[in-house]
Amino acid sequence: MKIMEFPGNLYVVAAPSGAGKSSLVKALLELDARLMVSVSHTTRKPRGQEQDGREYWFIPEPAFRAMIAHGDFFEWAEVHGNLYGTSRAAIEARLKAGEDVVLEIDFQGALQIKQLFPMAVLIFILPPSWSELRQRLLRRGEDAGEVIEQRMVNARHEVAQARHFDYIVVNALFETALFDLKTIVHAQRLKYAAQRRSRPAVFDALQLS
Ligand SMILES: Nc1nc2c(ncn2[C@@H]2O[C@H](COP(=O)(O)OP(=O)(O)O)[C@@H](O)[C@H]2O)c(=O)[nH]1
Ligand SMILES: Nc1ncnc2c1ncn2[C@@H]1O[C@H](COP(=O)(O)OP(=O)(O)O)[C@@H](O)[C@H]1O
Repeated sequence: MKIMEFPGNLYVVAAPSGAGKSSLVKALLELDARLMVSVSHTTRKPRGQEQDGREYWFIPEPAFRAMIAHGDFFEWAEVHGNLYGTSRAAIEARLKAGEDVVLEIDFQGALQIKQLFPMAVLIFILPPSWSELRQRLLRRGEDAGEVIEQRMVNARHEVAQARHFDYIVVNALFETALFDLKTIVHAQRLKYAAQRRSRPAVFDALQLS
């Protein structure tokens, strides 16, 4: 089966660090039992509450490089000085089984995925302002001061890529942004259902070809 023919939908969510991507995707998953998030591999060290296999698969750089050499990744990128990648194993089987998958990855990975899988829906989350982005990074309290400053510098470059995405969601009020995300996921499901073999049961009931 070619990747274009996978019956599951693929959603890719990117954002500058601190914009609220992880919080929004977590809330979206709680509302939508058909969505699964893909667990990426990274060479970054785990933060306080993070667990191996839950937020990420935390692996040393030589192991990550070996996976690249074996062609194990759909995409990978260096972000804020660490390596991150989406393994084929993490998403291929699910998409083939008709499950919808969300990737929480950076813009470089998102653009690689769009090349491989043009039906992927690319969503970029923007913070309402630079000062609010800094506040959120500070409030989260997980990163050292110089790490936050590096992320603020990188954020300028990252948001410039938003124009290559299919949708932009501004995360000012959390509930509004969550509603926007839900709407995008729902609308894309309805759109793709009409284009694919995995069509809603009503198509058969109405004998639509
Ligand atoms: N290309 C790519 N980027 C990823 C992947 N997993 C995570 N990222 C991105 O790496 C960046 C840093 O993530 P993380 O260290 O968790 O920090 P956070 O964004 O501040 O929570 C974010 O932009 C993530 O979306 C992946 O598998 N591939
Ligand atoms: N709409 C919002 N208003 C205020 N704070 C928010 C909002 N969305 C997320 N946050 C907070 O901002 C911080 C960064 O969010 P997080 O989801 O970790 O971002 P990301 O995954 O994009 O790095 C967290 O402390 C989170 O609770």
